Amino acid sequence: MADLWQNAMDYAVAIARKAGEVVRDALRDDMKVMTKSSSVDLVTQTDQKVEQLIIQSVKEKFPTHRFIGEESVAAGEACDLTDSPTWIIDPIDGTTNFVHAFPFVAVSIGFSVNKQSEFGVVYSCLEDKMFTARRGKGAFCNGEPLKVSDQEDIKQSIIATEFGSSREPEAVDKIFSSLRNILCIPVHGVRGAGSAAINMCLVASGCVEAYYEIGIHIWDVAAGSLIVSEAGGVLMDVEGGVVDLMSRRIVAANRRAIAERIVKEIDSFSPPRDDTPPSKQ
Ligand SMILES: O=P([O-])([O-])O[C@@H]1[C@@H](O)[C@H](O)[C@@H](O)[C@H](O)[C@@H]1O
Ligand SMILES: [Mg+2]
Ligand SMILES: [Mg+2]
Repeated sequence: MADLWQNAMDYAVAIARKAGEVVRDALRDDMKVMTKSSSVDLVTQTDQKVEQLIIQSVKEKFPTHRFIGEESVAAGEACDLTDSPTWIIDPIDGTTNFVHAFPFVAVSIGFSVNKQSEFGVVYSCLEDKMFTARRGKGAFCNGEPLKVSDQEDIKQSIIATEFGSSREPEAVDKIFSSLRNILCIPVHGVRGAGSAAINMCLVASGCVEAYYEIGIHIWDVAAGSLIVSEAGGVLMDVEGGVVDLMSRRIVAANRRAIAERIVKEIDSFSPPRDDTPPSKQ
């Protein structure tokens, strides 16, 4: 039987690759850097241009589909995930890296139907690595199958995380408290690519055993979550329950036991959910 969503996934891959070309070209131009939720939460005209490129292209082919885009939400659109076919877009994941030409910048496109992820595409466009996953059909990087690390001992693991873009002292204290707890398990090391989507692809690739972060958004992790799951990994909330992609909290790991061990060390907090109306945030 024909796969209803395979043609949409193929289109997403083509659009992500085209968007990656725009990102690479923009690196050579002078950038107009703006800020959003804090002085270090950066956005550029390229973020906005790439998101519009993706949305307009998809609308031509799938006019009834809906969208959750990072920069559309920043401009005031609601962040509502319904049962409708929905494209969940981070046009540039790693904008701070992009501004500094630090080589981990991704175009991330998730796709959900009936609130279930059907495919995920993360294009690490400076590395030219196309990460893909179709629900039930595995995860791949440039066509090669992905599998999470088989390391069972957290004391022989590398854990990825990010400091995020909040500079609120209370949040920063908890971020550092969690980092200290995890470092002193001890683990072999802590790393951060500067992109949630690429960190999740590093879990799926077996390069790190786990990634956790509080402060991310659904567009950062929608695609990467399916890529991790299809590579044999697990997803969890930072307090150990079922992950909620609107909660702005995530643990992605190669094994449940590793995820549960990390959860024990996280000094958790709850940022305003992505689906909280702007008036109530
Ligand atoms: O803003 P952006 O570059 O698309 O996404 C980034 C995430 O990938 C990262 O994990 C987080 O720590 C940053 O604060 C920022 O949210
Ligand atoms: Mg992002
Ligand atoms: Mg972004």
